[in-house]
Amino acid sequence: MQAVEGIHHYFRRAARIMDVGERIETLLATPLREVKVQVSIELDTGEIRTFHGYRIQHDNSRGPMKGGLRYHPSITQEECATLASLMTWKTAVVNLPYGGAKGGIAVDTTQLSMKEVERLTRKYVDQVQDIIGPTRDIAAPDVNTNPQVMAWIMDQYSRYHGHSPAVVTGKPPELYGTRGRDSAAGRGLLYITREILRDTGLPMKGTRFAIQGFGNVGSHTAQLLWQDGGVVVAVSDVYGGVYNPQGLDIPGLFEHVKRAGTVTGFGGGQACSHEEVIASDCDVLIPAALSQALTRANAPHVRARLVIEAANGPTEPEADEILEKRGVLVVPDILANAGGVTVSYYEWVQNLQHLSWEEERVNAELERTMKEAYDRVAQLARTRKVPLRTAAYILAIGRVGKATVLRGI
Ligand SMILES: NC(=O)c1ccc[n+]([C@@H]2O[C@H](COP(=O)([O-])OP(=O)(O)OC[C@H]3O[C@@H](n4cnc5c(N)ncnc54)[C@H](O)[C@@H]3O)[C@@H](O)[C@H]2O)c1
Repeated sequence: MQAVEGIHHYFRRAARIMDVGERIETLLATPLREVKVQVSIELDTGEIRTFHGYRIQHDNSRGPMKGGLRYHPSITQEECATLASLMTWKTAVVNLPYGGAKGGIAVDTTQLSMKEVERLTRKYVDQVQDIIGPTRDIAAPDVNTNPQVMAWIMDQYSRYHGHSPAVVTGKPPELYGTRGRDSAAGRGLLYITREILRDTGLPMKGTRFAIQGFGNVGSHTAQLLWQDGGVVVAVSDVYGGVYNPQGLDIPGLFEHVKRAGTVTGFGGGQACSHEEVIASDCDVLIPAALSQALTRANAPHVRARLVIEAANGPTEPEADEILEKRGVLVVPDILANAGGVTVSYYEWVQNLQHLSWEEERVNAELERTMKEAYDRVAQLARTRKVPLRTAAYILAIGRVGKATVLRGI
């Protein structure tokens, strides 16, 4: 099953437990607006190339829509639509006054110069500027887009609508970006991890973590857990993994990655494969790389008691079922990695108020938001006797459904 089908599956399962009825289920599953645009640019060679761009706005009942913009050759309208719905549920779980959106351009940016990526971005904004905006739809970095791309979006949008930093988040710190954005997803995950460990009776000190992926989310997560007393026994990136049952020296690993560009070859542990990281002897497994990392084939080999989903859609529904039957607790992506969008929201709030918060304030607000969301989800899981994932979807669907009905259909 594709990751995008997984999201629909989890949504439908929760909607049916809630008994929302077929009509409301269809209403909530259907995007509000799907826009496909042609983005034509002149390459540095003078040749004209045309790319397809998308912006899918899923739901705005709770506020302006929020979601990433990704540049990837295999992106499709359907994939954007499903990921837009994931943003609706995620922002609702952490109770942000947002709906969900997602967009992208089908392009291989490794084949373009920086100037060409800039032209592409500006042209895309020309095509969607009338449907996005600080009170409509706010984009953010995603796969292969970054703070520089966000700066171009802000600049191009502002040419039409006047100075508008709040039209995108994830901007460079020098241009209305917020403090604390880089580590936000990892830090949010840390706060959730503290809560779930407390509920399962595991102390942070000495708990063994295995982390798949050592990019933005994986590396910050490793560092923060290690600083909190956790023992990181295994990590991996696209090139392979490294394992040390006594715990990896995380500052040493960071030094190594800075030099070598990968976790592989690190002297403080033994080399291991991707699958060995998934099946490693640990208490908590954190998939922080790709969707569909946990499949029906490898789920039976997971030895962790807890899986905390840092990546979006890392667990196939079949794997989810296997883990549940085996008593492995899964903390779902829409709760566990919501720290990223939460701090994006703080950036938007600061932009609208022309303020700049200190990092301590960002982190304190994030901790409060993540804890509150965890408490609500855990409480629902207990009272409804459902897994945390279903509870998170029930919470989100309830909030979105209520807002939809109150506003009037
Ligand atoms: N960055 C955020 O704020 C944020 C927020 C919420 C969710 N997420 C999700 O978290 C995941 C990771 O995002 P990121 O920003 O850290 O991306 P990234 O590109 O910075 O890092 C991805 C990491 O995964 C590794 N990787 C790729 N293929 C792998 C494989 N087969 N096995 C092991 N490792 C592999 C890469 O080497 C890299 O270390 C994505 O699913 C993303 O959607 C990110």
